[in-house]
Amino acid sequence: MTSTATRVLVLNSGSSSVKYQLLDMADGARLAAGLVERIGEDTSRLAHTPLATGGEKRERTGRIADHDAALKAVAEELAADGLGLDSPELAAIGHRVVHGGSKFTEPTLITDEVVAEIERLIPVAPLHNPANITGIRTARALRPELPQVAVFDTAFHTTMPESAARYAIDTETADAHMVRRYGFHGTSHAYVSRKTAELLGKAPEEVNVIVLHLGNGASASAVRGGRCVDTSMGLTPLEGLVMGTRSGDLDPAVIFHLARNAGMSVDEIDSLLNKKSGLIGLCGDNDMREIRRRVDEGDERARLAFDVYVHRLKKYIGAYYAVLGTVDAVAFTAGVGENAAPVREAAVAGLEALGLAVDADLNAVRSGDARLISPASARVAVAVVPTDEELEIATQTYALVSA
Ligand SMILES: Nc1ncnc2c1ncn2[C@@H]1O[C@H](COP(=O)(O)OP(=O)(O)O)[C@@H](O)[C@H]1O
Ligand SMILES: CC(=O)OP(=O)(O)O
Ligand SMILES: [Mg+2]
Repeated sequence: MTSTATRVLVLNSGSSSVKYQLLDMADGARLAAGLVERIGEDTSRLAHTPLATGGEKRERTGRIADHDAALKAVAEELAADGLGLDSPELAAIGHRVVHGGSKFTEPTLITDEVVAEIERLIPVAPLHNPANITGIRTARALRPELPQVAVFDTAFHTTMPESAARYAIDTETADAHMVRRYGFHGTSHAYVSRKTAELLGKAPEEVNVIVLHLGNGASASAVRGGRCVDTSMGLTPLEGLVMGTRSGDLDPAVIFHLARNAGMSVDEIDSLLNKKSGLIGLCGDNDMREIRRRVDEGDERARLAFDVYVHRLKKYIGAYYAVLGTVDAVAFTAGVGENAAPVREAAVAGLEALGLAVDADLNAVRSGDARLISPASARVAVAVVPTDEELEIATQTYALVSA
């Protein structure tokens, strides 16, 4: 690698979308960012923002058949700005990989063996890993000699003790089928817990933090001295908090009941719990903005959806408080956590005995900066800490290839 190669392209390939950012790690500048959505449909859309040139956002609409075509379109958009994948300034490509199982505890340079291992994990991540693998294959085909790095959602959680990671089921069955808690959104939990320590003026080793990542997918984690000790997502990103379209926790017997008595197949139940549950299942909307608008108009179903969402969140705050023993901060992050003041207020309401409170004026502030929203007198800090998974992936990727 030459000393001029300081740029990292970050690819986050989802089941029907690809999000990307090009960053220059010499100064942290964001040179380009974009999104391809509805891949495989007739209404695919690519939106590309050439941040380096300050140019207008460009859009392409119309069918983009698959992830391979999507990445090629992204490469063309970057090339049009003089930032193509053939640029000598590109140091590496960093890929978000959702499931790294127990094997991948750190960012990993991608080889054929690594791709095979990520493929082996498809049974425990059927919605996510196939898209990640396609992203990796296409990017490697476009720039075969360029270092490419996999950054795993699960990696930050591999420090969990066995008591938190084990499900209480037959050990042989669990081990034979890789059944255990892995946890996801790890780059966000790592980044946000570190930034929260910074906000408190402390080193990560000195603080215990509960991180609440509330996006479309949502997860909580308990972080002791910079290391994850528990997290709410499990074998897959279905467990834990109520999400936009996912149920989160429920009695596993709900599945047997629906299979035996509602005549539903396993695939139908999978789709019900992952795509038609959570907020959308409860009230028909998964966007918290729309739900709050309906609540303010007196809509009962939206109110109940909001209350179920907040109740679950509060239970996890209490649970992780108990797991940690002492808590220095509770940090809200991702789309809902960063923007929905009513969610933050309701989640912490009534927890004064735990030293938790939100100051109404501070909570109402809208800002892109990390900030405290608890009163100065509070024993436990409550914070809003914007996440930046792309920056974290780029940082970890660059650290590996420039070492
Ligand atoms: N101003 C806002 N008020 C309330 N919720 C918001 C606001 N802006 C975004 N959100 C919520 O954030 C969610 C998306 O979060 P995000 O972290 O971008 O998700 P993901 O990366 O998982 O797709 C949206 O579904 C929406 O409910
Ligand atoms: C793992 C996961 O839930 O990811 P996302 O929030 O991007 O759906
Ligand atoms: Mg996100």
